[in-house]
Amino acid sequence: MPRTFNPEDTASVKRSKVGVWDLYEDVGTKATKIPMLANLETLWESVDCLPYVWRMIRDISNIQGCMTYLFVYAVLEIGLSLLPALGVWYSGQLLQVVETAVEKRTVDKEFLIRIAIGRILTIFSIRLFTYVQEKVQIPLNLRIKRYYALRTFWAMARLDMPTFEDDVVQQQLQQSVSHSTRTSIAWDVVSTFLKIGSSAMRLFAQVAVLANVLGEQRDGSLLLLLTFAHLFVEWLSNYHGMLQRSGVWAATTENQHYITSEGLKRVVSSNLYRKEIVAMGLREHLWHQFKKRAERLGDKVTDFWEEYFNKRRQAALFFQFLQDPLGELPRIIFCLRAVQYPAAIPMSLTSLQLITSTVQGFSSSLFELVQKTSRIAEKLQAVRKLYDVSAVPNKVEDGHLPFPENQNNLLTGFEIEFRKVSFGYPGNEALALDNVSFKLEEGQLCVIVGDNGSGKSTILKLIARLYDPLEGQILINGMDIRTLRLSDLRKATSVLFQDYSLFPLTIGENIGYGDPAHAYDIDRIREAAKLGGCEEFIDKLPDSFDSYLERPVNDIYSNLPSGTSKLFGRAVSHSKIRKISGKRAGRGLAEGKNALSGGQMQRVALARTFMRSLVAPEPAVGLLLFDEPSAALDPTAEHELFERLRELRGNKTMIFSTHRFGKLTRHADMILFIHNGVIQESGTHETLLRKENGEYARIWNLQAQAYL
Ligand SMILES: Nc1ncnc2c1ncn2[C@@H]1O[C@H](COP(=O)(O)OP(=O)(O)OP(=O)(O)O)[C@@H](O)[C@H]1O
Repeated sequence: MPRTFNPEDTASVKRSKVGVWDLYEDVGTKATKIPMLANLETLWESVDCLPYVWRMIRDISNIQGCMTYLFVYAVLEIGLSLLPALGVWYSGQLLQVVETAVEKRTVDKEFLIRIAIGRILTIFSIRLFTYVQEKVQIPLNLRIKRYYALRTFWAMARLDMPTFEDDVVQQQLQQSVSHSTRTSIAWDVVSTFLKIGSSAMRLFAQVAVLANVLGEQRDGSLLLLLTFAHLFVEWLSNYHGMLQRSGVWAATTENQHYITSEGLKRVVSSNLYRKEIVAMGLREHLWHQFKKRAERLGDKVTDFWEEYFNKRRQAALFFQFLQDPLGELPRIIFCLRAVQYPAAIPMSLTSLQLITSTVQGFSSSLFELVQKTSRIAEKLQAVRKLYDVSAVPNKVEDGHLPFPENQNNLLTGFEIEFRKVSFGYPGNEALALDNVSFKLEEGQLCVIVGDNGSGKSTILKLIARLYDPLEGQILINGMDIRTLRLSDLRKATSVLFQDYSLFPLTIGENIGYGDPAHAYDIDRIREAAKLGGCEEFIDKLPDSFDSYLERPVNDIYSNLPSGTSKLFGRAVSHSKIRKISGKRAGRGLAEGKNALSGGQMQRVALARTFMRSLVAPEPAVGLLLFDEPSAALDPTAEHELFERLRELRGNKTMIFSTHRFGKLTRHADMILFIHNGVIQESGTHETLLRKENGEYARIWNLQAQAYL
């Protein structure tokens, strides 16, 4: 049984304050604070990630050309880890030459030249290896990145609604995507492991050679020890692991002043709220509110990590007290020894020189090693997440029966039946549909009416099988919807959601994606646009069907301080660059600045559904679902739309959800009147109007009166 973190359990969870935050730490899972040991603990926990690493290595080696590149990269890394030690060995040899020269007053010139050449070659080789390694790394990184980008794309694309909306899955998705666009998690892990191996090897080889060379020297060991002590303190002052919070913990805040001030900050900084700020005359009010909150918060730390960084800075300063004197010690000892043994000065001088130059060099290797090792567990977990995310099972399980069994059904429409269906959205305890039953015959036109939040859209979402009912059964042509092959069901259905979204792609693609098999067939796209009533205004756009609603890629401008309008006397403006790229951008939909009006966007969305349902020459769709398709349309457009739909639908089954009575309900074979997730009345317009005390009749009369 995995241990659950329960902040209310005061026996195992410690509560403390960090600024405005309440921190809850699970005492039982707290790792030791001893440096490295804590890492070992988490490393041990991550051992079960190793099969994933093995799988990753296999996958990478299967990418075309990667095996060779990886081999070359690894060989160079090994070379780079050993060459510095060779450098130390040559330095040691030089030291011996100096020693002999001091003692015997002779120099073996040939030996000296050989050593000098060796030393130079070593330095040159290090540069050369690094250069080649960088070259090899470029294609290697690119190929690995591409492979995993494809994998992750599919891992995300394949998820259904309830799975994608799940918080745990969302978190998994975020963690499986590299935060850097320049590298991938996989390459990061592989290169980290290689670097850890090579750093360890480099340090080991250097220390071994250094100890060997200095072993014979007077005070060599002492100098070595002191220099390492200096290094150790330097490492401590930079080691952040000790201060990090280990184990399981979580922080939350109830500080109303902080929460409101964060909300206010968002209000003034985002485009979304500017209309209201200006029209409601809110700026002074917002300013006073923000000021008041800031005063109430006073000196309280609001950034959770600030406390950690403060502590880190203090610890670093403390160790620096020790670090500086220790750094001087070898030189002081050398001076004292020089007084004691004047004859040995040159020798000790070279030892000192050798130690300081070498130790400085590998101090960075040591840091790299410690830093990288402390992140092994994290890297192992990252690989696991990378692979786990492609294995997340969809909550809406696929069926196995082909659909429709008889292709003629695409012409005659489907029969739809709800049998005692209840449904609640994940995370929402209230039922959106409660014991709903109804039956639609093949080819009928059904209109669902009801007030806001009554469950109209939910019925359509269940028919499209975005979610499965909690209880009851949905039958299509007499077959349980769960048994039907999902891809077939979706091909045979066309849906327009009330909260539809247009993709950040061109308008042509937005319409074309309604029928993936003909997504780039411009004749069909035009035909669909004509039916949706958007062809005319699209043609007036600068790039017609190639216009972007929202351009997914931004241009990159020269890195000048903002506001630079002149440079070396020449005017600077970037405004022409976009025209060069051809496709003109609309303004960002996401920022609430619509290049198209709400009605125009709805027409594009309608065209997208028509692409699939009405434009295809051969019947492909037997069921059309429309959720408030005319909400943003003007009365003429709405009238035309309904007329066109009635004319073109043939005998397909069609279901609408709407607030507006009359326009469609008069033609409906079946009206479902729904309230609070329960179907209260059903029948045709005439039968419902005749019903005594009927709610449908009451609202119909209310709406009719408005026009009298
Ligand atoms: N994604 C969701 N997560 C949680 N609850 C939801 C979600 N979508 C809808 N609900 C809830 O389900 C209920 C029914 O919503 P539904 O969208 O079906 O209503 P509707 O009749 O289409 O309303 P409207 O006319 O306003 O579009 C509402 O109470 C709503 O709060």
